[in-house]
Amino acid sequence: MSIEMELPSEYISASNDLRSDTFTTPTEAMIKAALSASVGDAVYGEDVDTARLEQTVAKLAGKEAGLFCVSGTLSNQIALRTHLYQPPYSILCDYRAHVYTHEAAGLAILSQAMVVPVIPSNGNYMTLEDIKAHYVPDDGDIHGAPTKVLSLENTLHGIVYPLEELVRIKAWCMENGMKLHCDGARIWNAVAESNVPLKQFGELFDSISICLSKSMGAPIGSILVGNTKFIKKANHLRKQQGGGIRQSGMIARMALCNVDDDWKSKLLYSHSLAHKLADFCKQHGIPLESPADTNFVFIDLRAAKMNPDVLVKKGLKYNVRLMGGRVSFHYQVSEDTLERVKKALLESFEYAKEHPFDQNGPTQIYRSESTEVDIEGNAIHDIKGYKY
Ligand SMILES: Cc1ncc(COP(=O)(O)O)c(C=O)c1O
Ligand SMILES: C[C@H](O)[C@H](N)C(=O)O
Repeated sequence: MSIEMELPSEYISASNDLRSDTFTTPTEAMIKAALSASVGDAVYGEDVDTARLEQTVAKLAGKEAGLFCVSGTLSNQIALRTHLYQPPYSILCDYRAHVYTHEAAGLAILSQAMVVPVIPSNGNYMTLEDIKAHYVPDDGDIHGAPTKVLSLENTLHGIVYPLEELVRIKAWCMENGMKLHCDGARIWNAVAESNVPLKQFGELFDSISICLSKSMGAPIGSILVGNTKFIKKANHLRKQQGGGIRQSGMIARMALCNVDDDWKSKLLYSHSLAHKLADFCKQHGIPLESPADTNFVFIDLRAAKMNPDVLVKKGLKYNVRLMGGRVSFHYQVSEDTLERVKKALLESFEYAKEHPFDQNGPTQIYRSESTEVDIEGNAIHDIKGYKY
């Protein structure tokens, strides 16, 4: 049975999709590369292209081994579980961390871990002082769940974590028997923007989840990197959680296309678009939640009293797809889309002056564009049905 999908063009190209850098579409080169991929069973370690991808990324990160995971969530969850031994224990992270806010309580359920979410005192990233003020020491106090792993993100909310702060944190972790994991969903963006080699970040972390399916443009996958013993155990937990993949050579080859490509230029192009939008916001007094170091511009909807649903609909008016206050750029976004999202943003900002919106409850930076109600309060179930 063939299903004819009559999708409007905007659903096929990612050139106007600013909801996330996960929306890039595979290129013809990737699809052609998949046609000549190896076809071994990767659960038995018999797929050449999968092994090549794992080793290539591990080497770039200066780590002994890598493990191909179908998602960043799986990669993060098995990494953190692998670092943990005897409960009760806790994991300390930023209050916005994906492992805490967007992995469906995996740490509590899969790792039986308590999470200590920290609001950074500088508003942008945790410093060693923030960590010391919130971690739970393993001092025999039977009331606590000692902190055994710090999970940092780089980039975090689009911010490049300062290397010197990471060095301070790493030294303290080593002195205090703490493991250090990096959610590197956008570590390639951090490398491109800071010119710090991936290997230099890699030296600081016991494990890194390195996504290929975000700004790097692969359709699927992340590589978890660490030492050989760690990856061996992580592989065991990956299988337990249903992450064992059979003939993964095709998707590995698609990912390798991007790792072997001039990815820095692609990422820096997306950062240039974000920087231009951040400058535009500054010119027009539109507040941002955090510095636009890389490919994300986080509009401070609460401060601007902007309704995210109005912003989504104004986006559609200018044929730009948004989810909420985070404007995400990737290498397939056109310069023309940047000009159109500026119009949508400015109109939403002006609209808010006449119709201030008080965001009650948590600010949702990742929102489905087809949820909730439209300006007139009517339920929205079909993005094409938007009235704006
Ligand atoms: C910071 C961060 N970490 C992890 C993930 C999880 O990746 P995935 O969606 O592949 O599970 C995401 C999602 O894009 C993310 O933004
Ligand atoms: C939040 C969502 O899971 C995805 N990580 C994204 O950044 O779009």
